Amino acid sequence: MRKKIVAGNWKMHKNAEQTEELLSELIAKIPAQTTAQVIVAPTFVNLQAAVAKLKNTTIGVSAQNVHQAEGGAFTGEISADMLTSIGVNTVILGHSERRAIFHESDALIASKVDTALKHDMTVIFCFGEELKDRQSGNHFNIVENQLRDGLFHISKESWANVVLAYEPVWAIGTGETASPEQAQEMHEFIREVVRKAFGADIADEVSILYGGSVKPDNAKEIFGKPDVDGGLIGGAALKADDFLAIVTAI
Ligand SMILES: O=C(CO)COP(=O)(O)O
Repeated sequence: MRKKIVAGNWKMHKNAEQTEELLSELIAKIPAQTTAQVIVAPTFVNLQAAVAKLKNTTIGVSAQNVHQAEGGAFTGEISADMLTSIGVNTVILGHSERRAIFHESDALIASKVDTALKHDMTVIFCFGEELKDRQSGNHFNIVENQLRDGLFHISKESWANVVLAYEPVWAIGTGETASPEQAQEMHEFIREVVRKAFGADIADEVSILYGGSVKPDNAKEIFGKPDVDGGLIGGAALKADDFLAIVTAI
């Protein structure tokens, strides 16, 4: 049975005090049992506090990025060893903001994937087409290429540590979400691409999250689709009530 997952990508939001407040509210209000595995990804400087605060809860912690090198003269960067040494064993890679704003190529993302997996981290691998790709009918090609070029070099065994997150760029932070039918169509396609390359066992087991303007009022419909295994949530993850409404919509 593949896992249901709802992850909150906090991006560059929440200082130390605000992180503490949001985590306290999540801990206080999260149901004792949730169908979904719940993960939050605060910014680097607040990860250690988040790990400490969420110890003995069901909420996991993810980083939003990692550097591909083991260490060295890379001013401003964070290594996989640094993350795992503070108890962070999950990382978001390939996010469209990293691709577009920080010019991360498929090749760079592929090497970050390798480093994270080498350190036994779980990778939440993000990908998705831009509006122009969808308008030109090229969205399936783009998505397949991002998967092949950024991820498909990994071994079969590594898939146990991979979660896919389809995030159409045109739906991120825009308030415009893919329709549940568009999400399902793409998720089904993604699973087929994985099946062709790695076999049915892996394709059936891998969780495929949808991201892009998921809100309390549209989560249930999107999560109701058979190939949508949860969500990667941006803006709505910054308020405990909204995030938990999404968590319980699964
Ligand atoms: O980028 C996202 C999650 O990684 C989605 O962001 P929004 O939910 O704000 O559209």
